[in-house]
Amino acid sequence: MFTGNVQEIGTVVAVDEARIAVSAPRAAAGAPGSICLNGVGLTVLQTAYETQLLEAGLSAETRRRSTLDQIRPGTRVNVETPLALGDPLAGHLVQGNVDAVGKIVRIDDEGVARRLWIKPPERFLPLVVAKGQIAIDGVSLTVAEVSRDRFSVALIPLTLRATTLSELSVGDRVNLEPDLVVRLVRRRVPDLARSVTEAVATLPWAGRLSGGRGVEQALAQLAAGGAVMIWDPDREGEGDVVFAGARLRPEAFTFLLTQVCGHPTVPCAPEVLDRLEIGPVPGPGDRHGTRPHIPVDLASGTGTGVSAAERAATVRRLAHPDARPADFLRPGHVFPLAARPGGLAERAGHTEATVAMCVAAGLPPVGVCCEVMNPDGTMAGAADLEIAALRWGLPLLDVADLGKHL
Ligand SMILES: O=C(CO)[C@H](O)[C@H](O)COP(=O)(O)O
Repeated sequence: MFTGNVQEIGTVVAVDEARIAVSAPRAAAGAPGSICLNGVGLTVLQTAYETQLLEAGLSAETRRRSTLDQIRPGTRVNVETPLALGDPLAGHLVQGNVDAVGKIVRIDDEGVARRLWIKPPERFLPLVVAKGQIAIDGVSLTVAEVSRDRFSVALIPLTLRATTLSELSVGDRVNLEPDLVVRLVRRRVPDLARSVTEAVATLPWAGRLSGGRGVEQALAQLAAGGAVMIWDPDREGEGDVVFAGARLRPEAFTFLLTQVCGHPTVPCAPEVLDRLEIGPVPGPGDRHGTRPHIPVDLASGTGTGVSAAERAATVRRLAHPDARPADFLRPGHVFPLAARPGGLAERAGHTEATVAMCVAAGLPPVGVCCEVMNPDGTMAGAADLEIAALRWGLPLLDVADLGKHL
């Protein structure tokens, strides 16, 4: 038994069908027993204090079920010797049995920390619990977030320094072992997670939707003046609440400002902005290629243009086919964004998703999108979005699904 507390980083010096030799001074100073290399528990055949080498047995089964199938001399590995009774459980109970190999699909630098997004095989995902434990390449970590097909873990500087996880790149494979308790509970009550998922899926309009049917439901919601949540896991890692501009009510704008809490903007088809003579904001633009245009207010308004009623009226006018350039004051308080002419096929942004959904719902190509922000000021991740979608009664779709079905 191990605990996912890496004691040293070893280097593979030789490997063949049946054995692996690793240079690991600390572990090689001990007696033969067992060893955990990158999360794989192996039997130690011999240790040599003088050469600082340890040799462990390797079976075809182990190689097939873990990343040890591609291990080469020179590969650096996380090394942990087994726990003895009374040792501190510095991480969690790790058996050294790899359940699945996952793939790194995204890495976010978060100041001194780093977030890894890992896509495991589908069968493994029910064993991953947000705020539960997981061993990744033998390192005990807390699961930060779980979404439909992936999960994330946050690596603090100490973990980055003491393990090989700092060396991972997008596309690399990692050994995964779920928390022992979760594994046992899920085996005894196999239908618990499934029944919750199935119950949520029976709600016709709220929570995660997918496929052509999901997109249809979202469009119906939009056409009726309701909102849809769009999750963009791969680009911004943020989710936006979207309304159709032509159907926007003042209460909807109040909801965006007081509940959704991000920065409400107004995605428009480029020809709308050309027709209304609303030009781009000068400058190189933001780091995601969003195209902000000069903010506007309704010229016929009487207030500052900031109230929810005034901003909603400005958006509805932007969406009106009879609107003219003189209908708007520049600069104002409503922020138009230009969608790419090629739509989602050209750029999978919330801007293009909003415009594409408005058009598919049979409405003018102008909408509102606003990022979902948590009450503590951080941006909502996948797990936060799923909860918010259920609480607010909104469909939640991936931008990739829209790209496929619109
Ligand atoms: O308003 C924004 C930035 O200012 C938002 O990020 C909004 O989601 C639209 O941007 P994108 O098309 O890049 O997703």
